Amino acid sequence: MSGTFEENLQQLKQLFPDAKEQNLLVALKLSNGQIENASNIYLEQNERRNNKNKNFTYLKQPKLDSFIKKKQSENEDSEKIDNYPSKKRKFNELDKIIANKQNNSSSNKLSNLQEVLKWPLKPLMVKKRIQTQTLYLYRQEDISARTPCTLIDNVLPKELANSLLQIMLKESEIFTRKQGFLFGNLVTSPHTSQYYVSNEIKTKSSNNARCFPPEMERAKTIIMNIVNEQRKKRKINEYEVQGDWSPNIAAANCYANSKEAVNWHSDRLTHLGPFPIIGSLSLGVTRQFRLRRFGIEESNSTNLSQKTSPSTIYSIPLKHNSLLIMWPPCQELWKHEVCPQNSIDKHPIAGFKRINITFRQFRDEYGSEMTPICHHGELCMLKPVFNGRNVGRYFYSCNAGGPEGKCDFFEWLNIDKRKEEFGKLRMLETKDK
Ligand SMILES: O=C(O)CCC(=O)C(=O)O
Ligand SMILES: [Fe+2]
Repeated sequence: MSGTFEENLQQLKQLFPDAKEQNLLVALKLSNGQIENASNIYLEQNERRNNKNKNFTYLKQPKLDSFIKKKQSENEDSEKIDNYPSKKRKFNELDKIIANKQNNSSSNKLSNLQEVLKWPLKPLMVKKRIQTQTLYLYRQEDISARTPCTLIDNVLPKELANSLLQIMLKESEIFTRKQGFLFGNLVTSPHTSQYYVSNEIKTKSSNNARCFPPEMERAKTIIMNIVNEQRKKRKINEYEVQGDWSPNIAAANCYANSKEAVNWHSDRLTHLGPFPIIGSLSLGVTRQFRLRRFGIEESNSTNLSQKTSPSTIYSIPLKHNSLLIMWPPCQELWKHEVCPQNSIDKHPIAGFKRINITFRQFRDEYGSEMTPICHHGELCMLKPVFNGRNVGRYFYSCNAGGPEGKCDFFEWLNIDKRKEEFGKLRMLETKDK
């Protein structure tokens, strides 16, 4: 894993030679000494420092991925104008990181930013430079028009929102940080979280899930009714939940201060199945929720590069007692994050904390008994195909990577066959009773 704090600081300094040491120090502290996260935080904060005077819409200096790509294109320029060897070696390694990311995304042996400093030799060319812009969306109609989301303010009765916030602040004392592998490093989530299950599925759930407190149950019913009412006006895909959407699990997150965050991701589909609906309730401090399109809609798209380019980031301020409904295909074609911020307004009950509760429907058809197991005995993850000719399909692969860090398990999801198999299993179970 990574070196000491001091070593990591030195590496960051080499990576950002023009940065003020104080800024790098802060970024490293906020990321608990993780270089990868510290680089992201530094870039994010630097961008904000640079954009201090610009409002609403501005061209964004993108985060880590784009930073690497920018370095790449600078490299191409620099090759024309100067041949300064150390600079070149550094850029070549940045190329390697991009290539590793593209070729080897399932392996946990990916390069990491520390390897930037080891100066390997082989150059690889990546041509395209993607510029991103951030568009702040405040009005509900703009959010619905530009993103696969609906925002509803003041969704719960005021007293219920406040008492649920108070209960969750108390609950958050036992929330934990998730850990996982990123670029071969063990990373810890920059916020705390906890899973909850409604009473009806408590028996099927894992031991560490907690039951919905009564206020969460009340909030769930209100949110469920709103979503189902809205859903009547929408086209329902044949593979999403049929009939009413009925959330039975919730992931609760706590962001203790302005720097706690969640990085770009889409929510796991393994137990939700294709085209999930996610109802995301915000309580406490207002934070920016950002969305970015990654995938393309149809497999026969003519201009892939243009459609896949994640060029616009939509930023939505999520206020206390607001509901953001993420409609399909938000988890298939988009990613979202809650970014660290320089300043936030204190909330009268929560102080600088934000609580988020995402209500989801666990579908029995996608329960553990229906989920393939990889060659190493791990439960596989269900993932959508983002682009290429198989866009719109889903597959299972191993997330853990197996004992050697490599597992090549792969299985397409056949949704119709799954329905059939699940129907048969249910019939057998009722016969046995
Ligand atoms: O805090 C939020 O608004 C988003 C949380 C989230 O994306 C998640 O729990 O998957
Ligand atoms: Fe999420």
